Amino acid sequence: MNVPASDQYDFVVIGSGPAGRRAAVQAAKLGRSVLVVERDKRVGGVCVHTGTIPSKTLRETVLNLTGFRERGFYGSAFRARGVIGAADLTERLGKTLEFEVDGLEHQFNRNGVKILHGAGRFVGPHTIEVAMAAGETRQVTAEKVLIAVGTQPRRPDGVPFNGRTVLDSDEIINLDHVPRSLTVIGAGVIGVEYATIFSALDVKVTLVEARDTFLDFIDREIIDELTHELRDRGVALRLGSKVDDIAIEDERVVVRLDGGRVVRSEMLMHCAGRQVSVGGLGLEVLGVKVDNRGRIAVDPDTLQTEVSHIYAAGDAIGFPSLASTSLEQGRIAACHAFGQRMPPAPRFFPYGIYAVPEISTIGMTEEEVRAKRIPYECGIARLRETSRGHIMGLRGGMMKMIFATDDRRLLGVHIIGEGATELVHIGQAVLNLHGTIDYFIENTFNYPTLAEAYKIAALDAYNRMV
Ligand SMILES: Cc1cc2nc3c(=O)[nH]c(=O)nc-3n(C[C@H](O)[C@H](O)[C@H](O)COP(=O)(O)OP(=O)(O)OC[C@H]3O[C@@H](n4cnc5c(N)ncnc54)[C@H](O)[C@@H]3O)c2cc1C
Ligand SMILES: NC(=O)c1ccc[n+]([C@@H]2O[C@H](COP(=O)([O-])OP(=O)(O)OC[C@H]3O[C@@H](n4cnc5c(N)ncnc54)[C@H](O)[C@@H]3O)[C@@H](O)[C@H]2O)c1
Repeated sequence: MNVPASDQYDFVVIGSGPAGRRAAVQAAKLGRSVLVVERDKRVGGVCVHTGTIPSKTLRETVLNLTGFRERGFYGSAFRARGVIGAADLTERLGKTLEFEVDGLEHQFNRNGVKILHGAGRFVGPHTIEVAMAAGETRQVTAEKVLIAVGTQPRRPDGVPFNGRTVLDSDEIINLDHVPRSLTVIGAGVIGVEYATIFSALDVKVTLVEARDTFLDFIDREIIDELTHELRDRGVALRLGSKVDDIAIEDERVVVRLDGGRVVRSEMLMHCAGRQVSVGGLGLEVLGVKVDNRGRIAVDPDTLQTEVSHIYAAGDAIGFPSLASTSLEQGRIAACHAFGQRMPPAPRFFPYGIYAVPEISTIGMTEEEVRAKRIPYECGIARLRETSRGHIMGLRGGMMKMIFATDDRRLLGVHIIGEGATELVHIGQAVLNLHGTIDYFIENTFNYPTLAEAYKIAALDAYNRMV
């Protein structure tokens, strides 16, 4: 088929999530003609419509409407609003999503990035067929292609999903009522975030995890704090519990765990992993290989697949599967595709887990430092020890810093509590600029701030190092 000149592009990006968006705009800034193919009616991807933004908006809404942040001061019975319904939770979400989509469409327009709504599929190494609404198809060609198709929830057979009481993490954001009790299957980042958000809403939550531990990439001392706080709030943690069966009996969801325990609740959210949306992409015609979860293998420096003009980025390539890193990967891919040299990515990037309380971390955990046999010392600060924390009525929250004792380098910063995802960036700057404990000892910090915890934790470590 002859493709008209108007459908021939320098760069076609499949998927408009963080990876696709950043790549498209970057290529357009380099003067290239760019088309974004998006199968959804709206641009933005999982990040905007079902993942990052909705979950973070829900969290903020819950914390505001419940007055959760004030409970440290006024007691655990404090409520900002007596009754909170599903409509209260979704109202803010609608406004946030509209704002995000508008902003993104505007950014594409400003940069001359074209958008075509439909599912993309390779029909040749440089040709993509887009299946649009009403059965119409269109073929476009590209010198370079980026696959940024992201993931979707894994929905195992045997789980009686019904969109009402047994939901996946895409469906939970469109609740028609707030349940009195919720079982969350899978204590990954998604499970922990939603379990703790619903618990802050006074929903009785049971969190079930097949393994004996959870969030293994986080420093264990931080997880111990989280576990303690969750138990204190009445969240039932069922670790080391494999699910034998999930059934709906008398309008209740009944989960039978191996070992004989039974968990009953009004609602269940299943979030035990995600699957890359590679189905129907036609990768087999190109020879691009994927693993059992659909993850595409790429060169980590250039993000090229085995077929050198085809790139992949974001959740489609697996770890770390974050919106933040997907954005950067999109830019790296576009720059490489069009000959723009990029410095190597910094070694460390932060993780933000928007649980209640939030967790953020950068660098090595104490477990990793020990495994590498690096001589080290730790410093701890409790957020309530800072004047700001005291004013805010914080009861929980801590910062842990790890330093190498031989060259005084900062090795890792691990924070749990209010503001953790913002605070971590100070540690990130020092870590990636190869700074030492002296930065924290010598510099003056605003007072009163939570950032003062850096000073306190560094002094704590320093006193033991001297
Ligand atoms: C509940 C949840 C909470 C999260 N919270 C955070 C967080 O707080 N911080 C963080 O950094 N990350 C978070 N993430 C992860 C983050 O959302 C993802 O890492 C990020 O969205 C991945 O971006 P992406 O560009 O790879 O693709 P996605 O955002 O997944 O977008 C892919 C797009 O490709 C489209 N597509 C798929 N196949 C085709 C096709 N054949 N043709 C055309 N279009 C196609 C899809 O419709 C979709 O719009 C969260 C994820 C979830 C699920
Ligand atoms: N704040 C953030 O950055 C953020 C937030 C949410 C999601 N994400 C990203 O989304 C991705 C997906 O997250 P996720 O939590 O769905 O997946 P995950 O794969 O990280 O975690 C799934 C968890 O479910 C457990 N599990 C699997 N099968 C089970 C079963 N039958 N019974 C009980 N437990 C079971 C696994 O052991 C694991 O702990 C992650 O890679 C994460 O990076 C990031």
